[in-house]
Amino acid sequence: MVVLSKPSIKQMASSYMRNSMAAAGSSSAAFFSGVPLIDLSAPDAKHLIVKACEELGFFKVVNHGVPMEFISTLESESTKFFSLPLSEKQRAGPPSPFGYGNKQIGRNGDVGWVEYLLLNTHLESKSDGFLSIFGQDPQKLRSAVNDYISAVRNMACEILELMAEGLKIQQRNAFSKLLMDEESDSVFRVNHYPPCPELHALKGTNMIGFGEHTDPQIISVLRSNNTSGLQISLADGNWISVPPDQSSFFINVGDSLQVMTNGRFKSVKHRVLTNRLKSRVSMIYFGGPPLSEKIAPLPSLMKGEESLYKEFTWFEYKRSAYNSRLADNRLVHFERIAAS
Ligand SMILES: C=C1C[C@]23C[C@@]1(O)CC[C@H]2[C@@]12CC[C@H](O)[C@@](C)(C(=O)O1)[C@H]2[C@@H]3C(=O)O
Ligand SMILES: O=C(O)CCC(=O)C(=O)O
Ligand SMILES: [Fe+2]
Repeated sequence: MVVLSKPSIKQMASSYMRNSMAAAGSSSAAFFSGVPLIDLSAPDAKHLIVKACEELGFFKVVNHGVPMEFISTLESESTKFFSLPLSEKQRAGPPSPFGYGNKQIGRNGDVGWVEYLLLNTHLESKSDGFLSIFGQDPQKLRSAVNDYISAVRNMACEILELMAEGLKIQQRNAFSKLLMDEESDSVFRVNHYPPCPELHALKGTNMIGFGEHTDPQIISVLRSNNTSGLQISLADGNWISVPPDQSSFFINVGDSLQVMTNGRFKSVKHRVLTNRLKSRVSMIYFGGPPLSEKIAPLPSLMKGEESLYKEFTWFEYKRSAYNSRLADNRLVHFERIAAS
């Protein structure tokens, strides 16, 4: 078992309380059987995707075409990395913005029972620091990440194109072209949540692995091992537990897609609770636009309505997002006040 060093369990528990990060006694949330299931090869996939994005902002995908071999190689290479002594992992950190992080999430005081790798998706570029992050022998992890990201990006683009079709947008690649752009500001993250029986015993409840938030980008593609922990928030504010499924992917609508659809699609609030006994490993591709891209509702989706949002670029949104706390509503600063 990988033991996360310092601070101690007790310090963590009180830090969680200070940061209001204890899981509000919701460890009993039952598994939700209502996660929309999309078979990407089915003829009605586009309509089901649109429905899921409108109702929940979240769905599960099967028949996704990502080779299982890419998934398992990346999982085992990541597990190897997280099994290294902390001092070695820390040579790849802190994430500024890319690299290894431990418990601290972002720069604004959020903590979770998690260690992670945050990576640039442009692995070919010299500036991503991959070599400096991983020292002398980054090759296997690097090529596992490369293979995985390109397959997952293709799947994300297929989903975005089905979405565009389902929304009857003329330009089928209206969303996907942003992820395919050479300048696309996409991010990749591998999270490792060690089991923590002591914390559970101490607090009598699940603790927060990754606090509640929405993802700022367009679309997030999440895959985890078979350990539970992911929860999503329903429109009524209730948290529901998503049954893990290691051979499928889970898709989140991000804030930018909510804006591009003028609020028709919902950016889903989610979080991860710790598991008492098992490690959770998740890999998430966050598909984002180029920094200079204007994020605004697509004209064909407006049908005479006003935009709910002020104009902004992804650079402006990202700068504001990275100055916020995890649980903040980041879009609120960009909402247009309706004229009365
Ligand atoms: C607290 C933070 C971590 C985060 C940047 C932020 O200031 C607010 C958004 C967070 C988030 C959530 C989704 C992704 O995991 C992430 C990489 C992102 O783009 O926005 C994280 C950021 C992070 O961990 O740096
Ligand atoms: O680890 C997970 O399952 C989800 C993590 C997450 O939401 C994130 O990294 O943004
Ligand atoms: Fe997230």
